[in-house]
Amino acid sequence: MTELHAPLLALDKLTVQRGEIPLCEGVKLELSAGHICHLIGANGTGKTTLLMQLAGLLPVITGSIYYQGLQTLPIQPLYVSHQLGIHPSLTVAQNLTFLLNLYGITPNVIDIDEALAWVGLQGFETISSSHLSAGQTRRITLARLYLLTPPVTPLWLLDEPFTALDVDMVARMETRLREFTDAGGAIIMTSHQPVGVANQVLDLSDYMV
Ligand SMILES: Nc1ncnc2c1ncn2[C@@H]1O[C@H](COP(=O)(O)OP(=O)(O)OP(=O)(O)O)[C@@H](O)[C@H]1O
Repeated sequence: MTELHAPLLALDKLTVQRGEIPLCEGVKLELSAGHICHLIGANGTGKTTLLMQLAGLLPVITGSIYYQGLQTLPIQPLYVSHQLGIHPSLTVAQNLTFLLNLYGITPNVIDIDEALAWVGLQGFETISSSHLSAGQTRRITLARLYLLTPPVTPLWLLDEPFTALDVDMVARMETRLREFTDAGGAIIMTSHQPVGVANQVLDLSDYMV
């Protein structure tokens, strides 16, 4: 059972830590449905480390993470790493299908076509992913955002999602982020550029050890 009125995500005196090394201490945050939190801080502060802790990929040593009021994971957060996770030997459509399968979605051809068109990759479905530019490769990882909704994954953890994207694609992404949070989702994301749609900021520099 989740706590009905609890924020989607809450951090209480969390230590951001990689291995033996604490990077930030006492981190606090409450992120409710409808909010986009811009996670900021200088290079090496621990932004990626925090997102990995939130995704369950690195352990929490001190402090607590609550998801809908619970310290277990009642929801499946989406984690989009800045290390892309695209398999070069698969086609564009196969990579996108794999990324959606991880969230229990089996996309049909129309879903794949629409999602790839949204990121400007129409016509690339059967191309080997090894033949794409850095920005095009990133677009495959972002195409899944077109098909993921709050009932599937209410919390998006996005690590530098705008890197290598052109201005038009950043604008399209920002629209999609707002649609997702308007539908009841919440997002915490890093970016070294301003994020116009963010309505909350967490500055890890305030908590550095
Ligand atoms: N794979 C790793 N193994 C050990 N230490 C690491 C590893 N990756 C990063 N670190 C260290 O952890 C610290 C925090 O790194 P992290 O990537 O979380 O910072 P960041 O705030 O996301 O930085 P950036 O803005 O450069 O992306 C850094 O001091 C870095 O040296």
